[in-house]
Amino acid sequence: MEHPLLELKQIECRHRGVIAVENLNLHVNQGDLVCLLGPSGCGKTTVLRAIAGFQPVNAGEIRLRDQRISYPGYTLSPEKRRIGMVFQDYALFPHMDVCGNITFGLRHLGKAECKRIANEMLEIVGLNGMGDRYIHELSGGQQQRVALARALAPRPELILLDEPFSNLDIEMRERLSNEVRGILKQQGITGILVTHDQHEAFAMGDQIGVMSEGHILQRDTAYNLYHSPANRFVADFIGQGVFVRGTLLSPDTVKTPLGTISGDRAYEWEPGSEVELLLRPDDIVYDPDGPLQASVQQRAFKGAEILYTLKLEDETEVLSLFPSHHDFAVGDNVTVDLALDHMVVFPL
Ligand SMILES: Nc1ncnc2c1ncn2[C@@H]1O[C@H](COP(=O)(O)OP(=O)(O)OP(=O)(O)O)[C@@H](O)[C@H]1O
Repeated sequence: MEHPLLELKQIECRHRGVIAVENLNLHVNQGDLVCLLGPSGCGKTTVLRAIAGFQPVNAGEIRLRDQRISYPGYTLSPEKRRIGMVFQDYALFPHMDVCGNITFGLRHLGKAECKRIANEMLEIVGLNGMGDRYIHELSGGQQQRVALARALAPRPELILLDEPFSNLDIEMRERLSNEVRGILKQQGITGILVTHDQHEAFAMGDQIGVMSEGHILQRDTAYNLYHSPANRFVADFIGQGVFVRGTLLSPDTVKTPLGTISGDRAYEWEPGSEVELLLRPDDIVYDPDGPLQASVQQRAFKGAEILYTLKLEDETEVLSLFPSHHDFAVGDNVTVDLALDHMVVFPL
């Protein structure tokens, strides 16, 4: 089996005695991009700071390659870890030009070598010819590229990105996260990204660890987190959807107000158990001959699609994505059908 580049084994971190991260395991293989995604305060930054060496661990250990870099009572200093960091606020020096910023940590290599490395990094991040600009002469997206170039310049084994795009507008955020993913993949650099924005996590991560209250609840691909959430928190946090109540008739069949639904999974609870069924907006489709009558309660235009909140005849509210040319107003009656790929059910 491949040996992970980075391994966190049952780490615990405290701030002033209060536990922020508990019993957390994470392994990251060479070349992987892993995202930690979770609501504010769940401990994402604390994990990243522990990996970087700014935060000690109170229990467990962190290994980078075969070296133990953190364990209780020992924290290898950040500059000895060969780990690069990119922060939300860029943390660039305003009194230095772009080249100076990129090679700040490499000045011992001499002027000519610094210039060569800076030019190489500028090429990688797509800022050719901007080496002598000052930071205030760059856009937010360009500044974040400089921050990335600075983190890449010492050729780290691992790069940590803490909400790196959150100061940028949505369009730029999406573009840059795709670009940064491309750069890291092309350079074969392993990365860990922390974010509370699932779209950023979806765009960047090969795998995403969903965190809550100091724990990783599920680590999986974006597809599996959306379609096979392991628990109610992940189901709620990832994507949109509603839960409707139902009764389990057999391991793969649930009776709901929308009808009796059979799926591709077996659940082990007793027949007759009360359950909740997850319905994503893409599970309910527009169908002029569909069996379910609904009235439009709300609509949100998304461009190619419209997200409708629909009330079914029995008062159950569901969300549904219609292609944009099916344009209905609040109060209109529509007919829909179920198109469930995966039946996701939780106990009540
Ligand atoms: N220096 C500190 N002193 C005391 N408590 C702290 C400190 N830093 C973080 N905490 C607490 O630890 C918990 C985890 O914080 P952390 O910053 O890791 O969360 P986060 O998921 O990164 O949140 P955000 O997305 O808001 O940055 C929070 O309850 C926070 O209040």
